[in-house]
Amino acid sequence: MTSFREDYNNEEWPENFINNWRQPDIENFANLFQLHRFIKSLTKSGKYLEIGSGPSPIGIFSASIKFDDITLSDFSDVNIDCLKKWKTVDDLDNIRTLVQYVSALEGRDINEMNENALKSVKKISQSDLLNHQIIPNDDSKYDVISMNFVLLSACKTEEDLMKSLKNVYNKLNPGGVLYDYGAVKQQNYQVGEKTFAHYCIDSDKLVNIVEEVGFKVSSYGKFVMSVPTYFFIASC
Ligand SMILES: C[S@@+](CC[C@H](N)C(=O)[O-])C[C@H]1O[C@@H](n2cnc3c(N)ncnc32)[C@H](O)[C@@H]1O
Repeated sequence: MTSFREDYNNEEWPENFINNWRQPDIENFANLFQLHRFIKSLTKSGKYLEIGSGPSPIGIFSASIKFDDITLSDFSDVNIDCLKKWKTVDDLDNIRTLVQYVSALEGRDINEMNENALKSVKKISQSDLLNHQIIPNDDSKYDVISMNFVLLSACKTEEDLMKSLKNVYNKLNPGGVLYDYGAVKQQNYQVGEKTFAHYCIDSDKLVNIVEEVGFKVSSYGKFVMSVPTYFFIASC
């Protein structure tokens, strides 16, 4: 059976994900390189939210250089526990090679960058893209929201996709920016022995839906790696 939503709460998921998926490979380096470019291009600062951070803070090291008010979030409690462990124990665990890559991109010492990230992350919270508030009981709005390999993992239908994007739109301040990166044309993806659901869509169609929701897409790219991959930057 294909796993979805609650299955991200499986105790073994974080370790399986880091060991089998978030490895120092071309796909992950490409993701971190685009994130670095995105953050460098930003002229705004303010409140930054990452949705679906997963079990590690790898998605926010570049952001933490410009933003000192970052919220990490995820649907799964076991991932939240891993993020809190990083924040309290200061353990980069087995993402060190990926962090080293980001520190080289940013021209920073890895320990200095980690210390900076630890200071910049002000909140770690549960989130659900499919919930209208995204973060339960939190009405605050953000200036930048980023998602890496999350949007299409959280959706099973086009209706879910529209709903998620509308929720993100409403969570941004006017003029706020969304950065989204992921794989396309995939019906599922593998983490260890488990197969997780992934909404199958072409990136051109995805970008059309993003604009239908009300975003203005300012930058859009697609790459062919082991799977077709895209990123877009869009504002409210
Ligand atoms: C492929 S992982 C990506 C993790 C992380 N962004 C990374 O790149 O290392 C997908 C993540 O999305 C989270 N997720 C799934 N459904 C979600 C939802 N409805 N709202 C928020 N996060 C969700 C999962 O718990 C998981 O951590």
